[in-house]
Amino acid sequence: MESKSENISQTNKETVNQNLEETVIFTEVVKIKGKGNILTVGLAGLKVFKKSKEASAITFKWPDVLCILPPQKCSETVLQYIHHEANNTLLIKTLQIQEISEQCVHLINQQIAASGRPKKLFVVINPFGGTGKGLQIYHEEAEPLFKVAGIETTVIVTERSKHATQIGESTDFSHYDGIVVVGGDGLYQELLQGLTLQEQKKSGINYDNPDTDLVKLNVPPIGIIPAGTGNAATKYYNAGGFGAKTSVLNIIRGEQHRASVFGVYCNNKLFSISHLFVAYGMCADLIKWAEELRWMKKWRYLYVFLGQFLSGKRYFEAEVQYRPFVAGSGGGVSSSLSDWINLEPAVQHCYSIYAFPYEFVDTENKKYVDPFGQCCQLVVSSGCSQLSTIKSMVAVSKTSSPGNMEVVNNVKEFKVKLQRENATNPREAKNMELEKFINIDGELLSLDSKEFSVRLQTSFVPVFGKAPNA
Ligand SMILES: Nc1ncnc2c1ncn2[C@@H]1O[C@H](COP(=O)(O)OP(=O)(O)OP(=O)(O)O)[C@@H](O)[C@H]1O
Repeated sequence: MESKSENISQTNKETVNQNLEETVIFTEVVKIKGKGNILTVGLAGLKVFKKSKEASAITFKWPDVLCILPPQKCSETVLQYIHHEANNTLLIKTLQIQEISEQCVHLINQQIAASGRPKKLFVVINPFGGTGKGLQIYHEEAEPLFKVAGIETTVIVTERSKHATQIGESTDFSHYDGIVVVGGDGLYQELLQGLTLQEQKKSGINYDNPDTDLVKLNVPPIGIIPAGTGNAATKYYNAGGFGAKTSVLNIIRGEQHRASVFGVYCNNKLFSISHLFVAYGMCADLIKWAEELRWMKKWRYLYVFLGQFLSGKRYFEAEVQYRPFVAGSGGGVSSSLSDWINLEPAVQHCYSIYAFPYEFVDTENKKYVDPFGQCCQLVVSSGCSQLSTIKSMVAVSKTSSPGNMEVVNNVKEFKVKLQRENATNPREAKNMELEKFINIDGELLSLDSKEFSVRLQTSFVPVFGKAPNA
């Protein structure tokens, strides 16, 4: 396992020197680089400092202490800890300690075990996601760290498309402390779909009713180890920190949050769950076209992007309505239909509609995307360029504000009602055919009605990760 050795005097104090308001349960003098240091074991973490220099102590909160390894070749005990980079990428670093007592090591191990890290994980691997390296990524990046952290695993490798949905719907996860997905956004979506169905069926509610909230998932937290093509969710859940190691370390740290998702409804049925985005119009056309050109492999995306600009916009007419999030309502909305607000003009002549199930926080001091928020943003493009729409979607993680397009903030729910009934010429007939398709988390699905609604389900699914504003 790769880790970086650290001299205590060189340790980046900004990241490890955290204020530990704590009760000390054990203190002893140890040696670091041959020099005497005081080591204290507390309820909140571990602290090391030179005598009479406690103010400049370095501290490690228990979730960030990976393990303490007994002396091997060089009579030094090795403390492995998780280092947080400024961009929330996580790394492993080590501190070598001499003359530490067995009692102290035992206490450290006890505190690590009680730190809230998962003990048993259920792992689902897609061997064909992205460049087909799911198994390799798991065996090289995750398995050794889970072992060192004392975590047991049950591993399932998917055998076919939608296998993850079946696993999510039929597995009893109550004996696990976490579910790990090794794949991309598609695999995570499939698992989520299955888990949602299992929980709603158990609860007995009419989960097809678009006017009620779904029952929030009472399942162990989910961690995503990126092994797909897009891997966007893992970046949002880990506060921008990216890479397999960061995901694995966030799973081991055990910090949990509840993420929002969309319930997408069509024809009075729960049509799909979406954890990343719902896009209608141009972004569905792009995916449809790319699917037809699979033989071009990755070049199809470049071809489709360029082709889209050259062929111009495909407009559609739709009535768009939304209900705003009302603070203090527990994240819900009134069941009365009177509070739907029409987006003006009443019939939109537009070419793209999209929304992410995330809150866009934009205050004087901070600007970030929060997947654990209470509302979302709805974007409708009509007068602006296609490039502006694509740029605004791609730049979501950078929280750039979409330029010259209709943006509605603070949205809890929206619905789109297509207006065109008949085609008057072959071009319109072709366009009407395309009006069936919707892009949900990068997958193209076919709607079976001219109307669909999208409801934000807040605090819906527990996930391992980090708060974006921490
Ligand atoms: N064993 C399998 N054989 C064939 N297809 C599979 C198998 N396991 C999963 N799949 C399919 O692979 C698809 C893509 O999975 P995944 O999301 O992991 O990777 P990706 O599409 O490359 O990444 P992203 O979704 O982030 O762009 C899913 O839709 C899933 O149905």
